[in-house]
Amino acid sequence: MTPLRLGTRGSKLALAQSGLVAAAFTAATGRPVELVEITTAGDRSTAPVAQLGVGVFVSALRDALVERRIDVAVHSYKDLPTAVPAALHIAAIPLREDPRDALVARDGRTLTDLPDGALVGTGAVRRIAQLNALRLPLRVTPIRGNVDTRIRRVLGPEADLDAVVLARAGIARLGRADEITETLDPMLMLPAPAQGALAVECRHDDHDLVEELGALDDGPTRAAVTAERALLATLEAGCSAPVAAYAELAEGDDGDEIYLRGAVISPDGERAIRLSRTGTPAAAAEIGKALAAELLDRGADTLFGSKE
Ligand SMILES: NCc1[nH]cc(CCC(=O)O)c1CC(=O)O
Repeated sequence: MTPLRLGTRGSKLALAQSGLVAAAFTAATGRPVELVEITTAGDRSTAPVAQLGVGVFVSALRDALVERRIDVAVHSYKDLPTAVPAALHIAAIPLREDPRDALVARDGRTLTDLPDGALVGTGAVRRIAQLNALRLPLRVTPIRGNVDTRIRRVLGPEADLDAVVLARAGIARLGRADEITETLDPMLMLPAPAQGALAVECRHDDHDLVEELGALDDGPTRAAVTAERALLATLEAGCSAPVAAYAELAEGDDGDEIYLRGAVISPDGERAIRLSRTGTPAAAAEIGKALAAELLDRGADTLFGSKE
């Protein structure tokens, strides 16, 4: 059987994620998978991600798909721009990891027992804004780099930070979950839309593959991600805006129910709009759109700052 060519970024996290998808695909179909490493503009640059713009980690993989150098690409879903190119299709959204953010702090500390003036590093405006909104006596500083680099700044021999905040999923996929000192409650730190989820993408007209990849799809994850991403798309906020969204599925009296929370926070943490909405998984996209419309009604667009 000809192996499936699976395109991946070369970072440790991307390789871990692609390896998971490759193993699941071979288990489901019996077909072998060949990993094809693709270098993206985002990997080559050291500029802050917010300056690089939308989808910088994604476009090289998508080009490779369209040019048929690979058959399938695995992305961190939260890094995808909200528009999917017409030629491509997200054929599977596998069961997601814990979507919450996590703290890695020295001396096993949690957010509330860090000392006054502690220096906390994090990369995303969404996290900076929510940390500032907590009104803790912390100094929040922007950082970048891969997961290992960020953790080294707290636990390494030349540590210069007291703590970092990262996606729990990324730390867990690198096998370092035991270094997390606090998994942050979404009441304190609402995750990014689709955090912890993977997008498995192929060409739209590759009908047999679309069908095969369907075996990797997880229905509840797809419903949650659909609601969160519909919220983001409706806000048209750009990938570096301080927008958070988290959908949880629970069993209600009349079947499953989605509970979607959304928040938009000014980067200084001074102003925040937080709202929630419930509905059925079948209406996931409508729930996201409706919650975004409510956020906009309350002035969410005045908190974004400049659009990307
Ligand atoms: N923006 C970078 C990025 N993209 C996906 C993850 C982690 C895994 C995930 O959220 O699925 C990370 C690192 C982080 O935010 O800490």
